[in-house]
Amino acid sequence: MPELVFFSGTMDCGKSTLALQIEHNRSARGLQGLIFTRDDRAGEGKLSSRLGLVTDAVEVEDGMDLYAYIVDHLSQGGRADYVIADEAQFLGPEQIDQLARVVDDLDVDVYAFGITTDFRTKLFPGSQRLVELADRVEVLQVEALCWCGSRATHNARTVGGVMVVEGAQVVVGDVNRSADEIGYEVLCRRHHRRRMTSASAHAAALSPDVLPVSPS
Ligand SMILES: Nc1ncnc2c1ncn2[C@@H]1O[C@H](COP(=O)(O)OP(=O)(O)O)[C@@H](O)[C@H]1O
Ligand SMILES: Cc1cn([C@H]2C[C@H](O)[C@@H](COP(=O)(O)O)O2)c(=O)[nH]c1=O
Repeated sequence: MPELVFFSGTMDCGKSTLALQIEHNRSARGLQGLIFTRDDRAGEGKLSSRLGLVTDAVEVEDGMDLYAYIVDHLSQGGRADYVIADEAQFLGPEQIDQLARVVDDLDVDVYAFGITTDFRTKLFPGSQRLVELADRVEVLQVEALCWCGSRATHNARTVGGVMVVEGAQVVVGDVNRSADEIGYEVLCRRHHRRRMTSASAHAAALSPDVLPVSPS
């Protein structure tokens, strides 16, 4: 039975790499997929992984009907043996419904990849709809780690190196950015709640609890 599968996790846990591996393995066996993405860091119409791999993809726009796009593609003689949708958190809920319809009405597997929650720990609308509709939600096996060594489960946004909890839900960006840029860091829940990034933990470790007593 064809499935709608949501591969979900934090930033930097290998989602795009897995999407590229699924694409590679299927195309190596003569299958042809349709790849969608939205707002990949590598630019419009690209699906990229931090391991350096990149492939062309269809850039999803607001209001684009993914079901109609695929039906149109098929009716023009194109093939869609499977569908990959990366950065699926940025898709609208109605676009996730369209992907579910692709599975049910066209008998095509759809593999969606995305982060579940934003920097405020709130579900992205697209991810929420995927959790509601997917046949399976798969958590990636490669653990992204918090600076403390625990499994990272949440995404923090940093501005000027400081964790923020207010701002627009969507700001395209990356982990390991310099302190003057808007960036992201993956954290365990404990340290996300305490707003402790690696930089603030490092600063706290350096600041002595007791002021040194100068010799009189
Ligand atoms: N230099 C590197 N050497 C080995 N693995 C790396 C390197 N850089 C990134 N990675 C791996 O790539 C993962 C990020 O992959 P990516 O597909 O870009 O993540 P996501 O799409 O989930 O944000 C990291 O968790 C790490 O395992
Ligand atoms: C937490 C969070 C992330 N984003 C953006 C930042 C990146 O451009 C993508 C995630 O990409 P990845 O391949 O999973 O690393 O999402 C955002 O816009 N808002 C957020 O709250």
